[in-house]
Amino acid sequence: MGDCWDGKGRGGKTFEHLTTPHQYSSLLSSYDVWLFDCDGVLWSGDDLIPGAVSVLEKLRKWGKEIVFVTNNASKSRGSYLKKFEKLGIKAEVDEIFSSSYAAAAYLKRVLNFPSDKKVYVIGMEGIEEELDAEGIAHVGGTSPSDNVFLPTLDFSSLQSEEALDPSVAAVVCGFDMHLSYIKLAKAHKHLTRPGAGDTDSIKEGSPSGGGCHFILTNDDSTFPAKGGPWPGAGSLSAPLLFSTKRTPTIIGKPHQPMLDTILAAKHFDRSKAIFVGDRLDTDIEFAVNGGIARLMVLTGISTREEIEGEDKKVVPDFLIQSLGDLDVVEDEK
Ligand SMILES: O=C(O)[C@H](O)[C@H](O)COP(=O)(O)O
Ligand SMILES: [Mg+2]
Repeated sequence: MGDCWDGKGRGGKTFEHLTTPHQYSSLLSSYDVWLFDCDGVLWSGDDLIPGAVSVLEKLRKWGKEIVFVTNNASKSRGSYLKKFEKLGIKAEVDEIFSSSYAAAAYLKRVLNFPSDKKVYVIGMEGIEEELDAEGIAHVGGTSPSDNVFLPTLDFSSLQSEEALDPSVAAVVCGFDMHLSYIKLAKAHKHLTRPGAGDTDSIKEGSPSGGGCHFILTNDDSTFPAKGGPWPGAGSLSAPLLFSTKRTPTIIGKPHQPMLDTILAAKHFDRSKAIFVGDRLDTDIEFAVNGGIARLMVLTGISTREEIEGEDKKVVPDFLIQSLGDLDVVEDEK
């Protein structure tokens, strides 16, 4: 792509660091479908990345297809739509793919989760609302009884059948700012009860207290928000992986279920698509796995040093400092 500086990662993988309006313009005209990560690309917490809204508006004006793909499970797609509106970003609900939505879709359409079973949630409203939308019953999450602190070394409240609802046949773990011992203890019990690993046995009418799926919405180690990075969903679910010794199904980027959810709804030519992300081990790896071009920005988690580091698995095709840099490109002639 002309006068670019080729980043030479020591891993032998190369990327193009774009820095001029000509390079930006060439990039913008090269792809018809633009998939955007959210945290660290469009915003940091509730603070918009400067120029991001204008770039999105230009892409829409130029007839590009826009898709939003976030590992953040704290909100449902409907709540995300409200956030987009509040931040002045035009969006439609069917353009938004959150890991909360993808996890509920996976339970419903891939696992055929039985209507007489429940999900134990470690997470917030986003997961609960998406489970509701799929008609899947759930306990835990934001329920008051699970958002208390247990008296020290007092496990008595965890002994009753009500406390450890045997109709639970899946634990879904996502970003939860109210993570507590009681939630970890209940999830641990569901995931380690006799027969919990026999998930093939989970069917409509099957006995309660048997198989129990283990699902993570995503496994990001850190969360990009003001003053961060902060511990992310992957760091919050780590205690369960350690205590249960079980291997979860992970939904979000870079994992296949998120890609399958998007491709089931959006039928685009992947050769004309580009993913814009801030994180090598989720966004960029996701795009590589999906056969999609990848543009990395430096306004979120991953750094320039990380791209050039020895142990990176993937590198982007293109690197820019911020999505807002593309705003210098005027309307296509
Ligand atoms: O910890 C998390 O859940 C993630 O850091 C957060 O959700 C990242 O969201 P994304 O960058 O995929 O929008
Ligand atoms: Mg991000």
